[in-house]
Amino acid sequence: MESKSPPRCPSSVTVRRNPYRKARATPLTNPPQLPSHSTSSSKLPPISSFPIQDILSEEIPQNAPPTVTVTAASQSRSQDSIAENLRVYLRIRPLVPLKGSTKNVGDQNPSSRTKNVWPQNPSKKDSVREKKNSKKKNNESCVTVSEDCHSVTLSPPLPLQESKRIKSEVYEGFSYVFSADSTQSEVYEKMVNPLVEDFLKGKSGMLAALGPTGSGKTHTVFGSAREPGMVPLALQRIFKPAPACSSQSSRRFYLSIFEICAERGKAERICDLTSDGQDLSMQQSAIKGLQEVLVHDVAGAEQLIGRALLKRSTAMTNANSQSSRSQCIINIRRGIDSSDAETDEQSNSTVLSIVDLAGAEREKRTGSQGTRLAESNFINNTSMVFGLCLRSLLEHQKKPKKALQKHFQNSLLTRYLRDYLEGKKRMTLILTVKPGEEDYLDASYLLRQASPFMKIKFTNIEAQSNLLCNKRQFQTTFRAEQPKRIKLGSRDASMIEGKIARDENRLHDEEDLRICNAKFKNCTPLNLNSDNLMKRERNHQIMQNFAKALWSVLKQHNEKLKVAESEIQILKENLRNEKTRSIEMEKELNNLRSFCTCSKENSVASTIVKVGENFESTVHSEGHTFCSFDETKPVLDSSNRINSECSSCLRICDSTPGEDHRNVKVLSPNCNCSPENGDLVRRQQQDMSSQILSHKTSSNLSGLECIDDKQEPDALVGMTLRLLFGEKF
Ligand SMILES: Nc1ncnc2c1ncn2[C@@H]1O[C@H](COP(=O)(O)OP(=O)(O)OP(=O)(O)O)[C@@H](O)[C@H]1O
Repeated sequence: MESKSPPRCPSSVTVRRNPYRKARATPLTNPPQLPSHSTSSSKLPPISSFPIQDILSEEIPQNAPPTVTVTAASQSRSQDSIAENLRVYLRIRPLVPLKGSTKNVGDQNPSSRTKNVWPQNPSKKDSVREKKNSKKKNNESCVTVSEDCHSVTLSPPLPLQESKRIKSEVYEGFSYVFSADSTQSEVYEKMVNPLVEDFLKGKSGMLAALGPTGSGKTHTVFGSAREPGMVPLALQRIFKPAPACSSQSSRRFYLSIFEICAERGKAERICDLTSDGQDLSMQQSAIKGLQEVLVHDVAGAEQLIGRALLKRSTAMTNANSQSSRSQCIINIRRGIDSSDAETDEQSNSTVLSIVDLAGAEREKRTGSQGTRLAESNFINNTSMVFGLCLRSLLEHQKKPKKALQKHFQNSLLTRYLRDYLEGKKRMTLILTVKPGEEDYLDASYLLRQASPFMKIKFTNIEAQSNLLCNKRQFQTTFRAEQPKRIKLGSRDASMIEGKIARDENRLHDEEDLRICNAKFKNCTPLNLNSDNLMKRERNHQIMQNFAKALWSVLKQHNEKLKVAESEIQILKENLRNEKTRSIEMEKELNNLRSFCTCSKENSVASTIVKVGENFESTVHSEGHTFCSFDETKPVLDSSNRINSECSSCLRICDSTPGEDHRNVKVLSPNCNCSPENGDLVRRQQQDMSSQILSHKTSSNLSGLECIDDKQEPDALVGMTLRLLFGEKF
C-alpha cells in the first residue's frame, strides 16, 4: 500500500490564547455490542467514570466567550477598544501655488490669495518684505511623503548636509500624512469626520493644530471661502438635516469661542470672542463666565465664528502676514431640548473642541521685537508646555511608577485642556509643516518633538466618567431639592404658593426619577457586572457539562441493562431446554430400566424380531441389494455387481440384483468380516432369521413393546448383536 506523506507545515501559526484544558473522556457514541446468543458469558460494556474533575476544572477565558478562539489580532483589537492611541496627522503645506489650482499659499503669492470666509483684518496686508522673501524661496521640498501615507522623510538641505553632516530622517507611524496637494475635504473626511460622528453619538473630542508659524494651522482649522476648513465642514455635518424620526432633531448646539493671549506679552488672559472681548477667569479647568451661543444652523454658526475671528489677535510677522498671536479655542456643545426629557443627559456634557494654536516662532527667522517678541515668547512657552504635558504623559504611561508631572499648571491653555493632556479624554493632533528647504529646521524640530506622541494611549474612561459625573450631578440635584422642598413646605404664609411649589417639586422629582431610570436602567456598574457575568458563565458551562456527562453515563447504564436483560432471556431459554432434555433423558432412562427388567429372552427375541424386520426391509428395499447397516456408497462394477463400502467399519456387500442378500460378504476385520469368516457370518445370519421367524410365531410379538420404535437402527442392531454375541460387538 502506498504510504501517504505527512501534511506540510503551515506557513503561519495561530497562537491559541485559550487556557489549557484537560482532555475529557470521549462519551460513548456507538451502542455497545450485544452479546451473541451462543455465548452466555459475554462481557458487559464498561461504564466510563464520571468526569467530575474535568467538569469542575472548566475555565472561562477572560474577556472572551468560552467557545471563541482568541487570536493575537482579535486580542489587539479588543485592547484597542479599551485604550486607543493618540492620533497624530501631518499636513504639508504647498510649496508653490499650483498653476490653475484654487489653492493659495498666501505668503508666497499674495495676489493669488482667496478671500477668507471669515472677515479679514485690514491691517494685515502683505508687506513688501514678504514679497521679497517669497521671491527668495526656492522650490525644493525637504519633506517627502511615503507611498503608504503614514510616514515622511525629512531631508536636510544640501548646505546643512555638507557642513553639519545631517542625514535624512524618517518619521513614521502617523495616522495619515496629507501631502501638499491634499484638499480640505480630504483632510476633513479622514481626520475630523470620525470625531464629529463620535460627537454626535455623545463622545467628546478635541482637535489641536500644532506647527510652526505660517505652516497652515489656521488655514486647516478655519480655511477660506473657497476652501472651508475643519470648523465650517464640521458645522455643515452637525447641522445636516437629520431624518424626522432621529433624536438629533431635538438637539441643540451651543458655540463658545475664546482666545488665550498674553497681555502686552506678559500676563495671560482669556478673551471671550463671542461677546465684546470680555476678560474671563479660570477656575481649575473651567472658564468662568464664558458665553455660550445657541446656534440653529450653519449660516448662524459661521457668522458667529466670523465675527469672533475678527476679534482674534493676529499680527503681521516676517513669517506670516496674518500670524495668530493667541491660542484660539472653539467649543461646540451638544445640548438637548428641555421638552425631550427622555434623552440622556450625557449629551449635555458632550463637547467638540477645536484648538488653533499660535505657531511656534524662531526669533532669528521672524525678527520679532518688542511686543511681537513678547508675544512670540508667550506663544513658544505655551507650545512648549503643551509638548511637555504630552511628553510627561507618555513617560508616565511607559513607566507608571513615574508620577505624571503637573506641567499643565504652567499655562492657561494646558490648564483648560488638562483632561485631554492627562489622557482622560480623546484628542487628535494635526501637525502642519512647511516643506521648503529654509523651513527644514522648523519641520525637524516639530517632528522630533511631536512624533513620539503617537504612542500615547487614551483610556476610554470618558463614558464611565460621564456616567459617574451625571450620576453625581443627579444625586446632588436630588439632594439639593430636598431642603428646598422642606423650606417651601414650611411656609405657611402663602398656602397657594406652597402648593404650587410642592407640585412643581413633585413634578421635578418625577421627571428626575424618570430621567434617572431611563439613564441608569442599562448602566449598572460595568465591572461588577462583568465579574458576575464571568461567574455565571462558568457556572452555566459547568452545569452544561455536568448534564452532558450525566446523560452519557445514564445512556451507558441503560445499554448495560438491555444487554443484561437479553442475557437473562438466553439463560432462561437454555434452562427450559435443559429441563426438557432432562425429562427426555429421564424417560429414556425409565425405558431402559423397564427394558432391563423385561425377561431377557423376551427382550432379546423382540429385539431380534425388530432387527430382523429392519434388516429384511432394508435389504429388499430397492432393486439393488446393498448393506444398509451404515451409510454406504454403492458402486456398480463391470459385472453389474454392487460394491457397497461402509465408511465406518469397512463392510462390502457383494451382491447381484435379484440374488439373495445372504451372499453379503462382510470384509471388516473388526466385525469378523474377513472372507474366511464369511461362512460364519452367513450362518449366524441364517440362525438369526430362523430365530426371528420362530420368535415371531412363538411369542406372538409379545416382547415388541420393549423396543422403542424411535431407537436408531444402528443402536438397535448394535444392542442386539451385543446381546447375542457379547461384548465382541
Ligand atoms: N494647504 C494649504 N493650501 C493653500 N494655502 C495654504 C495652505 N496652508 C497654508 N496656506 C496659506 O499659508 C498662509 C499661512 O497659513 P496660516 O495662517 O494658516 O498659518 P498658521 O500656521 O496659522 O500661522 P500662524 O501660526 O502664524 O498663525 C495662509 O495665507 C494660507 O492661506
